Amino acid sequence: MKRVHVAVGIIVNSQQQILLAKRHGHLHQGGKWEFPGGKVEADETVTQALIRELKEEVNLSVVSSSVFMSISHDYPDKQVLLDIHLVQDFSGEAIGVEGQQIVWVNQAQLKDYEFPEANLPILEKIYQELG
Ligand SMILES: Nc1nc2c([nH]c(=O)n2[C@H]2C[C@H](O)[C@@H](COP(=O)(O)OP(=O)(O)OP(=O)(O)O)O2)c(=O)[nH]1
Ligand SMILES: [Mg+2]
Repeated sequence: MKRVHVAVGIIVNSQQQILLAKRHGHLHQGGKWEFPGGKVEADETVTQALIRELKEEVNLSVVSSSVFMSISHDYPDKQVLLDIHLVQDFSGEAIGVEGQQIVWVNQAQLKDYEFPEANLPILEKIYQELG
């Protein structure tokens, strides 16, 4: 099985809230909350994919980002490589462009949301570093 390469953004606003989006029910890991992002295409860098996906999915224009962490995870039905960037420098107003629910949450509220299993190390690192 080919590993799917995904660019993911931990988007943090000036009030230190983090943007979450709900995956549509029919998708892989549907119904769970995610950090916005999507597949890196063949001719793209992770940063280019992140910029494109965040505009397409949540209407935000990334100005700069920094590497947060990478996670390789095997779901029973899919293998993913998540390249996660921290995005604190962006412009625009967040919108669920694809009709998905979005929410800005405080770090303390993250525990109330259900994430894909691959995201557990991300949440641990957020608690350590951004808390
Ligand atoms: N965006 C994102 N994807 C995640 C997270 N955690 C996690 O396991 N994934 C997985 C779910 C999917 O298998 C994959 C993302 O692929 P996707 O289908 O959303 O990709 P995409 O946005 O390019 O969508 P598409 O247009 O190709 O359908 O990564 C996360 O926090 N954010
Ligand atoms: Mg996506």
